[in-house]
Amino acid sequence: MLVLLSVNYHHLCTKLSYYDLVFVESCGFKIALCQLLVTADKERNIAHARKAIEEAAEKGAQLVLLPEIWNIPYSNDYFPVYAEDIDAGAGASPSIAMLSELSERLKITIIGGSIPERSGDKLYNTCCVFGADGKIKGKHRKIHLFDIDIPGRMTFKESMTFTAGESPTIVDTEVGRIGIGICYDIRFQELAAIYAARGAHLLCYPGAFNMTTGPLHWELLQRARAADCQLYVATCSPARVDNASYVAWGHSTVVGPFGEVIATTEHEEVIVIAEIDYSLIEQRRTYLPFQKQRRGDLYQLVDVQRLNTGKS
Ligand SMILES: NC(=O)CCC(=O)C(=O)O
Repeated sequence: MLVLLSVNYHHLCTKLSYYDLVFVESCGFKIALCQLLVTADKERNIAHARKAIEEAAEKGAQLVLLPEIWNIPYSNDYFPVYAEDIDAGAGASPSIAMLSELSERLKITIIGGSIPERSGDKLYNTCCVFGADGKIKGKHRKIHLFDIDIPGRMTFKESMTFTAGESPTIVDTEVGRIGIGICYDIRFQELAAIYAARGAHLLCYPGAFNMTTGPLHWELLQRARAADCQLYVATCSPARVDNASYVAWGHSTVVGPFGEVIATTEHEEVIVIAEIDYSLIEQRRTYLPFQKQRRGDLYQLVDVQRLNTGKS
């Protein structure tokens, strides 16, 4: 598999103080985006993802991100057939068992893309975050389901099959505080803003944009979320399969806290590796302190989950 390496230096930094950022000992690390080719053979896809993650770890990645729906093709016909019961343990969920085993053995953090999850009589599009001890640290069920109908161009209705998740997911990991969204979730800037307000360093979006919206919106949205929130954004798509019923745009990307593309790719299968340096977040916020200039007297962001749990 081809490996791309971006050219940014990482280093240790002291304290991130601004905008409610948590202190992390090491601000610099390598992230790998595994833009996987997905087939109709689930067993093969799991074995294939395993190899890619091992390869990424060999190249020094401490954080590995997988695509949205990487274990089967992205299709309403497949979701119910291959959904896994994540909470029922390793035997019921071979995809989760593999990710847990690898994160523990390789001592890396894995954002496990997403897989169709069965829970009772409901199906969710779900991303699990694994700590370097192999444990699930967070589980994000896609909050905004992708329903699109552009006549003659693009029609897809995730809501035919999936139920929407009910909460934002922000996770403290060995490589910083990470806010999770799945694909279409990236269109909702309020979610990103809430993660930023809760001190996220990085937003990760496993995603599978398509050939209609991808060229116009994929990079634009990533750069917008990064520039709005002055933090890192990473996305990971499946590789493109031209004769699939849903053709993915590809172009997995890492964007820095000034809205700059740090590493990206085209649509083939590849592992993109980039350096992330969290000290740049503070630097960008110092240079351009617009977060301090918000007009709370005119508009405000309400974090409903925090409001309901009584956290400040
Ligand atoms: N899988 C998705 O959520 C796709 C979202 C997408 O393509 C969009 O345009 O939004």
